[in-house]
Amino acid sequence: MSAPDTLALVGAGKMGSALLGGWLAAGVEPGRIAVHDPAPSESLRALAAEKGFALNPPHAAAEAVVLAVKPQALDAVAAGIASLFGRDTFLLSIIAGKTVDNLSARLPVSAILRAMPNTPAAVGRGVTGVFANPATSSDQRAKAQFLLSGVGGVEWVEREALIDAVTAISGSGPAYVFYLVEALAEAGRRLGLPADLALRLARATVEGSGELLHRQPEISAEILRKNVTSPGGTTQAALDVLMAPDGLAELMARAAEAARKRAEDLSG
Ligand SMILES: NC(=O)c1ccc[n+]([C@@H]2O[C@H](COP(=O)([O-])OP(=O)(O)OC[C@H]3O[C@@H](n4cnc5c(N)ncnc54)[C@H](O)[C@@H]3O)[C@@H](O)[C@H]2O)c1
Ligand code: PRO
Repeated sequence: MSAPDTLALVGAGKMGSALLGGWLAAGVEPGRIAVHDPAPSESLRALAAEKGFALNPPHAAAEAVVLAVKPQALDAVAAGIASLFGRDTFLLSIIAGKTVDNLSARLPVSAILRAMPNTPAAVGRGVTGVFANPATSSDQRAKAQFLLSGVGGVEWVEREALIDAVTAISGSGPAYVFYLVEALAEAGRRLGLPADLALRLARATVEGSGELLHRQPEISAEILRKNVTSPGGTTQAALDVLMAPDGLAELMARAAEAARKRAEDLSG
């Protein structure tokens, strides 16, 4: 697996910067990378000075263009980046909702991959779902795999519509987990714990539980749950509430469907 010869990143905010960090960590030569962002952060400027990648150079056609701007910015951005595309360029878009048809209607490119990473990418522990349209070559798919694996695991999907489902589960998923920390802390506060202690307990519980999952990939979440749950004990009492027919599984399914639907709505 190898990096594209030349690489243009359009949009270096939270997710674009995380990808860029992954490429640099994976040993991509900074001289091959051009980053385009009209509002670069201080840390991005400092990184460009330290590593030597080009920040907002004149446009030149690249082998790969990675698009990491907000969906609402796509029309304005697309109007200004046509010159990044040459005959053999492929596009890797991480924009939520925007379909291959949306992208090919706005940009002079036919080989298009849609990827959906998540914010743990910033520490190399993300997971990305990716779809490649039929116009991509196996070499381009391998190069996309290389670019995405710099920030964590990569999972391919065969149908484009499944990218919206990936968005609803792992793309948005970190927010659900962080909200779980907030909700658990709030429950602790209601039980009489000082707010700061409740937050420390909730946060450490999610961190530690995530670490157990990470370090013991052969043990299922179900078994890890059962290991906490003494018959007739405290955990079972709580799970009876969470696992009721109108409990967390139902609520999570409704939340994920709302996210999937929103991704569909953003496609226009
Ligand atoms: N944040 C997430 O959890 C996440 C996860 C997966 C995918 N995404 C997708 O990634 C994309 C970026 O999200 P983000 O959270 O990094 O947003 P962000 O706001 O942090 O970054 C967007 C960047 O685009 C830049 N930008 C605006 N106009 C531009 C232009 N004309 N040319 C180049 N750059 C321009 C902005 O200056 C900013 O740095 C979105 O489409 C989102 O759907 C985000
Ligand atoms: N963040 C983006 C959003 O909220 C896409 C997945 C995570 O739209």
